[in-house]
Amino acid sequence: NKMKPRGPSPPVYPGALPLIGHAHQCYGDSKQSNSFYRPLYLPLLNQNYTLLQFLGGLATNIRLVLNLAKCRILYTYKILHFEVLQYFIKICIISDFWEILKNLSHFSLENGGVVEIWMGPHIMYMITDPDDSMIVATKCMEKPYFYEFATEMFKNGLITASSTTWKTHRRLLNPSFNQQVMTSFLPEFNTQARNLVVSLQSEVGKEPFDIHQYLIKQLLKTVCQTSLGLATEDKTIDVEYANATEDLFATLAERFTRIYLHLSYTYAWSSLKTKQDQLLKITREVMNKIIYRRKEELKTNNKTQNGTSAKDVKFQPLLNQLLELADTQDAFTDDEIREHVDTVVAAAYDTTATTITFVLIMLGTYPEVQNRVYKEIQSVLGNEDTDLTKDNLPKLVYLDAVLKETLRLYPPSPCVARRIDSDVKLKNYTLRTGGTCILSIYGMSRHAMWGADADQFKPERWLDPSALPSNPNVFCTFSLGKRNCIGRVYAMLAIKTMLVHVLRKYIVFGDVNSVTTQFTISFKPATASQLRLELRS
Ligand code: HEM
Repeated sequence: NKMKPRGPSPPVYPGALPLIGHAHQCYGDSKQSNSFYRPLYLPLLNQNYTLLQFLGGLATNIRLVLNLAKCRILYTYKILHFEVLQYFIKICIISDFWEILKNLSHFSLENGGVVEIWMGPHIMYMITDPDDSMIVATKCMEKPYFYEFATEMFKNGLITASSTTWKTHRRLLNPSFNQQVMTSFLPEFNTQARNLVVSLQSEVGKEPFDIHQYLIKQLLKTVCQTSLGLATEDKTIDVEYANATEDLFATLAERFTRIYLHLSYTYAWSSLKTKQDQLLKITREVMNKIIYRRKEELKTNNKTQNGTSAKDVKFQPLLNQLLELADTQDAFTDDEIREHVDTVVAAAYDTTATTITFVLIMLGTYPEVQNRVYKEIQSVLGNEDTDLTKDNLPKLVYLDAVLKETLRLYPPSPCVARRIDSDVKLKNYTLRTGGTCILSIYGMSRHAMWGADADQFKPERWLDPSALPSNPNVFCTFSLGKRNCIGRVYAMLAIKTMLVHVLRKYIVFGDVNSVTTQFTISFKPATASQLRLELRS
């Protein structure tokens, strides 16, 4: 009876092999749990596992392997469909994670919006139904084990914090990201956008080049500036910090794709961990220095009216706001302040840089859309090289539509995940405790609710609200529920400001069909030369 499959024979999805043992539809609201599939592999991934438990886990795993072997003989039951050895060898390196993720998202879309994936004995759910996604995003506040790879970097930062810490800290941080604070960043966004225009000058009239690298550098500077509020001449955040931050992202991505490094034991002995420690030392030293100096400045009241040491800064940087909260409400320790700033910097610069890259690629591909955006900018801001202000922002309606359409088709975080700590009842299924749930933002962006042209780039769809899907959860680029993106307003303002300045000065040429994409820990273009630039006459 133990070998009895749940529901009718599940259709095997070949695209998911060999990483995924088996992906199939969820059948009905069955809570029946098959003891044969207890998640034996999962405890091994738990970072808090002791050596004894690890050995115990190994023993159980051996039992599992034997069971799997038995299972192959009983193939007619169609319980499991992968070669045991192949599984253990091939999953060690995920070669094309993005392809797997896309395939599974489409599989989910075609099969009712909720599918089960058995990674060995561990159950993962891929959800593309917007209502079910919202239920999970609201009920499950804990992140699954792979977020812990970033814990060393961000600890109590919002992305990796446990739900208890997250609740308190998010409440304290929310006001620092409100519309008023964000619009006070606009002059800084304009300054940084002008710097970007100048740095791009050297590419004008040349062969296609890697604009994404320019944007990464510029957005990192912008985010550091608004988070830390350094004076223009201050060089504390320099190339070394920027490179170390980028390299830290790369180490995260590498660990993610090498499954044998998911185990804290193997990772602790790896050269990747040594590299990560060295990089963390660099970024921590830089950040600690800034925090210490700012604390001293605030203490001795050696500050300007706006509370920063930088004479030319007209906004209240995040760091000052956090120090104030620590001072007045005893809200954070120094380490927590650094973890929040590090998290915000990391969450902000890569996502915004990638979005601008894709908007420019789309505009390069569709010259008529680019012309329309340019005309709108001219009509709103005039021919002068003026700053973008909070008053003319709402008038850039078409630019807003282009941006949203790009975010829909190229979401910088194509999926988010949650740990299922207790059974979750969805519209038609129940997700079982112990599993991991992946909410596919990529999948929901291509849901049938968007219409038959869901795959196409059509900014116009955003101009007619009645033509948009009636379910607002289906546009979830910034995630869903309470643990959604805190920097949404920041992102929209920064991106629009950069685009306005770049498009006023340059015409971009590109072809989205020649650009491939990749996703490890972040989503980005895989093609190195994405665009060509010409000066606007
Ligand atoms: C186009 C740009 C952006 C996109 C698409 C985006 C998307 C997302 C998504 C999908 C999440 C949920 C992550 C998860 O649950 O694993 C998230 C969280 C977060 N984002 Fe963004 N983001 C963007 C820009 C920004 C910016 C500019 C900032 C900061 C200024 C920021 C700060 C954060 C933070 C701190 C979190 C964690 C929130 C929490 O758990 O309470 N993001 N973002």
